[in-house]
Amino acid sequence: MTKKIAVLGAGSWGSILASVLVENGNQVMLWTNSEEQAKELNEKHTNEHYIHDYTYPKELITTLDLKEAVTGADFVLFAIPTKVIRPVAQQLLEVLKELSIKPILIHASKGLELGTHKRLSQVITEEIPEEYRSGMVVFSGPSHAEEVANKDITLITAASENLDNAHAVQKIFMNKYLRIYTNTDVIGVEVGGAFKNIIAIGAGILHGLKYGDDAKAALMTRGLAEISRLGVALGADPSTFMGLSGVGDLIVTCTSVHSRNWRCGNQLGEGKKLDDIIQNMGMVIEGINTCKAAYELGNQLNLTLPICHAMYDVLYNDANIPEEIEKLMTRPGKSEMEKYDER
Ligand SMILES: NC(=O)C1=CN([C@@H]2O[C@H](COP(=O)(O)OP(=O)(O)OC[C@H]3O[C@@H](n4cnc5c(N)ncnc54)[C@H](O)[C@@H]3O)[C@@H](O)[C@H]2O)C=CC1
Ligand SMILES: O=C(CO)COP(=O)(O)O
Repeated sequence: MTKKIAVLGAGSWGSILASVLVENGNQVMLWTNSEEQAKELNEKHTNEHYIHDYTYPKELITTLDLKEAVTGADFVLFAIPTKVIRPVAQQLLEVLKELSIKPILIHASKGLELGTHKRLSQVITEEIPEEYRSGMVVFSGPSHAEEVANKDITLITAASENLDNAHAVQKIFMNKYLRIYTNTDVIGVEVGGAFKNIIAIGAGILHGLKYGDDAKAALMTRGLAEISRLGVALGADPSTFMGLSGVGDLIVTCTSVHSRNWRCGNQLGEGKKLDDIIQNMGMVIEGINTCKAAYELGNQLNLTLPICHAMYDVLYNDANIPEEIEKLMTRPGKSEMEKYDER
C-alpha cells in the first residue's frame, strides 16, 4: 500500500532516501530550507551540490513549507545534521499539533547532541511527546548516498524498541539493492553510528600521513573497543557493535573516499587547517562535534577512550598529530580482552 512520507532535509542523504522511497512506490514530499535547492529539485530534478550527475524522479516534490510536506504523512524522516535536530523537531511539533496527525518518526542522522550528549532519538522524543507520534525508529548502517544513488548493494538497520515500527520502516525501504534489518537495541545502533565518525576522521589522518594498512586496521579495531565501551556504559547490547551499525559502518566510513569524515581526516593528515577543510567541504562533517560530545560524556562516565581523547586534542586543541599517535602507542601495555567498563 502506498505510504505518505515526509523527508526533512534535502542534502545528500535526505534527497537520495526520498528518491528511493519514490521509486518504491510511496508518495514523498521532501522539505528543504533553501529556496534555490527547492527550485533546482522541482524544475531540473537535480541536486548538483550534493549528488553529481543524478536525476531525481519527477514524482518527487520538494517544498519549503513544512506543513505542506507533513500533511497526511504516515512517516516523517529526519535526515538533517545533528545540530539542527532539536530546532527542527520543535518546528515539526507545532505542525503535528496543527494537523492532528501521529506519524511514525524516523531519523537517519548520526551524532550526539552537543552540550546534552544525548542520542538523537532522545532529542526528538523529548521534543515530540508520545501523543504526537506513533513510534520512533533509527535508520543507520554502512551507507553512502553516492552508492545508494547508483543502486549499489547497501544494508541498513532499522532500530526501534517497538519491533512493529521497525518492520514498518523495513517495508517502505526494502528493494533489490537496499536491504533492511531490524534491531531493538536503539542505544547500540545510535552510539555505533555516531562514534564511528570520530574514528573515520582518525583513519583519514593515517591515510594522509601515509601510514599502512596495519595502522588502519589497528585504529578501526581499537576504535570499535571504544565504541563498545561507551555504548555498553549507556545500556547498549555489546553484540550490536558486531552488526551493520557497528563494525559495518565503521569499516565503510574508515575506508570510503565518499566519507566526509574520512576526507576531513585525510586533509588534516596532509597538513591542511581544520577551518579551511570545513569551509571547503560544503557538507556536514558530523565527527567533529560528536568527538566533543563523546569526549565530555566519556569523562562524565569515567571511561577510558584514548583514541577519542587524542582526536579531541587534534580537533579542539590543535595538538601535534605525530605526538598524539606516539602518546597512543606508548600507553602502558594492556590486555586486549579488557572489560567493557575498563576505567
Ligand atoms: N550522506 C550520507 O551518505 C549519509 C549521511 N548520514 C547522516 O545524515 C545526516 C545528514 O547528512 P547529509 O545529508 O549527508 O548532510 P548534507 O551536508 O549533505 O546536507 C544537510 C542538509 O540539511 C539541510 N539543513 C541544515 N539545517 C537545516 C534546517 N535547520 N532546516 C532544514 N534543513 C536544514 C541543509 O540545507 C542540507 O541540505 C547526518 O547526520 C549524516 O551523518 C547517514 C548516512 C549516510
Ligand atoms: O554515515 C555514513 C556512512 O555510513 C556517511 O559518512 P560521512 O558522513 O563521513 O560521509
